[in-house]
Amino acid sequence: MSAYQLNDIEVRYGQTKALDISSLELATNQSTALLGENGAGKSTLMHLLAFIQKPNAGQIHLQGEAVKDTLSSQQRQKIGFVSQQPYLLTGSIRDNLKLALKLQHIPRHLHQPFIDEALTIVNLTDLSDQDAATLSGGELKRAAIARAIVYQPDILLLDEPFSHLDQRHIHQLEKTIQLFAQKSGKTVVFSTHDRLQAMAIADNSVNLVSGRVTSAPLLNLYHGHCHQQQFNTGQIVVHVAENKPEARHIAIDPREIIISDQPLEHTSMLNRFQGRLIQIAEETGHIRLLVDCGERFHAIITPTSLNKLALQLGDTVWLSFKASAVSVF
Ligand SMILES: Nc1ncnc2c1ncn2[C@@H]1O[C@H](COP(=O)(O)OP(=O)(O)OP(=O)(O)O)[C@@H](O)[C@H]1O
Repeated sequence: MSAYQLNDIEVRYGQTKALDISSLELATNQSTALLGENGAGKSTLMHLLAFIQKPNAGQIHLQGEAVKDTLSSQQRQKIGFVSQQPYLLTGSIRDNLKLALKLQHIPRHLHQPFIDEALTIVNLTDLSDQDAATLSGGELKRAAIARAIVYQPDILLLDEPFSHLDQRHIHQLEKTIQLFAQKSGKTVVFSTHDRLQAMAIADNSVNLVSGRVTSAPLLNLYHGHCHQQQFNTGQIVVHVAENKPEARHIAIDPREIIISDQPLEHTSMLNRFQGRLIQIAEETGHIRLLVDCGERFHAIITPTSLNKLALQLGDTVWLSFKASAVSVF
């Protein structure tokens, strides 16, 4: 059974369509990362999953059951949600956790062990009696996570949970997410801008672009207009294989981009740009290059290719890719 099944979802704010999702399934026992640029719709989707916002159209099934208007208290107990900018009520962290347990109708004898467990997970046992109003940004975030997990929900929703955390607590939360999702019947959904972090800890990811779910990679994502198989980003013109006048985005898989130190001769690749190499980074056994050609392109090459090309930061390089390597949507 899936944790969520969304169908024909639309969310509008005035004239703006913030979400337009025909179908999305989030499986149980998985951690899913929601990825997307600022304004892509991640928080809006999180709010739908937490049932604190209703879509303008569409249907959401929670653990196989269609949710109509409001959640039953049993269903509410299944979900723990931490918003992007959480707030705690006046009183200590412990008071906040107690209140969450009361609101979720958790039997009183379980309060103490549940609170102790949640505080240990987020490493806040020593601060449990501190007034919530005096917590630092990172402590507040961790306290809010404790409040979401204290009643042991099946589903944990975390909107940008890593912001404000230092390296030690980022690492700790990454572990918490992984351990939570491994427990029987549990599900985690978290949003992040960090694609590498998502790849490292999540079982899968949902890529959002302007409110729509896409399978296109979120690297090399550009916005603009398409006219006669040419996509104009305002900075460069990219040849595409499809004529889609309504399309507003393109994305190019970084592995489809050929890097050379001279313009490639005798190639059928329609897209060729000259640029300056501005970043060289190692990524899971490969090398990721960032090249500024008016738009910034990421390209992935092997360490052997990097050595052969003897590339250095600041070098002028050529990028070539086929029109068919461009996803247009
Ligand atoms: N209450 C609102 N009224 C009007 N527009 C809104 C409202 N909430 C969100 N939006 C718009 O909807 C779109 C999606 O916003 P959302 O907050 O879901 O994006 P996001 O992916 O979470 O962004 P970020 O990474 O910046 O947090 C944006 O264009 C945003 O400006």
